[in-house]
Amino acid sequence: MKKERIYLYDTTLRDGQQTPGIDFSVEDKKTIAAMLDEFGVDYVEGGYPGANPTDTAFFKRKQTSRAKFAAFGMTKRAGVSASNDPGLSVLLQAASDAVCFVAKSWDYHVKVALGCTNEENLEAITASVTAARMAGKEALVDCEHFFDGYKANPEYALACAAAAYEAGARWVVLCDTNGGTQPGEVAEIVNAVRKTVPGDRLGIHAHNDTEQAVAVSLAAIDAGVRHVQGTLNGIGERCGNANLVTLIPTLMLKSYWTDRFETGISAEALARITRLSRTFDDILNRAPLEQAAYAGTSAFATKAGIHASALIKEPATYEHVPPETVGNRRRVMVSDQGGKSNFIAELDRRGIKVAKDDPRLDTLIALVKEREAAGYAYESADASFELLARGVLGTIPLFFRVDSFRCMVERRFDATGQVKTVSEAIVKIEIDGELRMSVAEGHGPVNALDIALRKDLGRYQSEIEDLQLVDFKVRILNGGTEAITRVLIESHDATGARWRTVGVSDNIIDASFHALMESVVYKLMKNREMAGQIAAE
Ligand SMILES: CC(=O)SCCNC(=O)CCNC(=O)[C@H](O)C(C)(C)COP(=O)(O)OP(=O)(O)OC[C@H]1O[C@@H](n2cnc3c(N)ncnc32)[C@H](O)[C@@H]1OP(=O)(O)O
Ligand SMILES: CC(=O)C(=O)O
Repeated sequence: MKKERIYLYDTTLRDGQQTPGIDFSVEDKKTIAAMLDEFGVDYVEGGYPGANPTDTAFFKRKQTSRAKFAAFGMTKRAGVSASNDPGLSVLLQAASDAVCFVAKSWDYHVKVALGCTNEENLEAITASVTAARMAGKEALVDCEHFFDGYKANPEYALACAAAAYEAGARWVVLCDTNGGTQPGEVAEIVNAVRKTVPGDRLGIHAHNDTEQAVAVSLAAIDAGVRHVQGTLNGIGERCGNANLVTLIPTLMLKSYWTDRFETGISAEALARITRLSRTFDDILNRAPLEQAAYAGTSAFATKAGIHASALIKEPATYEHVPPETVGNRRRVMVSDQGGKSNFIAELDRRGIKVAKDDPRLDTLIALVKEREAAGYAYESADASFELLARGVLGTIPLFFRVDSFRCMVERRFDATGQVKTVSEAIVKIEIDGELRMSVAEGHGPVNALDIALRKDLGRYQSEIEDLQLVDFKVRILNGGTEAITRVLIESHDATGARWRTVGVSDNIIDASFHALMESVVYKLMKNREMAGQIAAE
């Protein structure tokens, strides 16, 4: 059976730009457009030329070589001809292959938002599409509020879609603008619209206000549309748009879809989608969502011992698709939910071999469970887990011994009477039988301790010059000032490797010092190629 093609339209740079807190520069837009083009989507919508200087500058030249580059804007205003509408003329002059018009298709909006007659709106759709085609552009029409409009006045919503189609729009895109339409309703309405506009000219643009934008998009495809709009990581107005990072793997890996459809994305590109998703979050300067479908770090992770045991025998037992198909990886984690299988898998990944009947394995598991009950979280602190494991297995050298540390925070008044809070720390360590004492000031007590600890490590000093702390998280585990504190530290070095250590104590300084010290020890192990799998960025 010949498969039907689904066309992918990315609106990250337009609807995504409408996300609260997201504001792309021209350079960001260039980078993202190039990433999408290389990935293989059919259309990249770059923004709204004429609406702001960034988008106008971005549309000075075409930004894609493979994908069609689309400019977005509204249909001409009522009461002026297409040739006299300044907004439309900027759109048509933009360096794009296609123009996507947003058109009203709900009579309520025509009356309230546009303040014109239903007929004037239909004329605006026809005239705008005609003008775009005469300018040599492919025309698309995003029928705003189509589903709400259809429910209120089906004849008028259909008349808008028909006006776009009859004027020659390549795609008539049905939009769930307010994001509340249910997948079943969408399927029913798409089936009705197909009597007027054929499915191979219909598209879907869904918002995520009930967390169903992907489900709505798939329901529309099932009912006959062949064009789908969405964004990277689901960004977009309010709760976002259909997430292409979920939608594309679903369309490409699930036989329910692959038996009937194909996209323009290659299997090799699909295997880069996790990287695409995470690189995009880097550009947005935000942490990737761990539980994101397909691309999240938890998407193929298991803590549960029963799952790990079966997963190691045969991955398909607990995975809906192989992680490699989307460029992600399986993670069998160690925690208080794990059994021997989790631990053997994690130790093996770190190059540490231990037999299932080795009594030291039981000791390690018991220690991890006991420590997790006390507040440690080894699944988030890979380096601390490895140090603990090597300690139990007796394969860790004693690089240095901390004799003592002291830390002081003092509020003083300077000569001008200004109040100033200073932090000082003293750390005493023993290396090769020799005691060394370092004193440091810092922005706060942990910073002072960190500087003092790393000030004089004797013969190891040059080895830790490139060690940097990149993240420091404090979590209070059971409330109140007498609470237990968990400190998680992320470190990296010049090789790009990152590792995480944990400290737990009823004293925040003590917990921090423990995590700092383990970070240094891990770095020394890593320099000797003793440390196992470390995430290289
Ligand atoms: C569903 C969506 O996501 S649609 C995309 C929404 N995105 C954006 O709005 C972002 C970019 N927008 C902008 O920068 C500005 O709104 C501009 C430059 C487009 C227009 O700015 P202004 O001319 O100052 O108008 P303003 O934003 O106040 O109001 C929008 C106008 O467009 C009109 N309009 C809205 N949709 C349409 C349409 N489909 N066809 C014709 N006119 C429309 C409205 O009636 C309103 O007209 P009015 O000023 O006569 O009341
Ligand atoms: C066009 C668009 O973004 C919408 O209707 O939601």
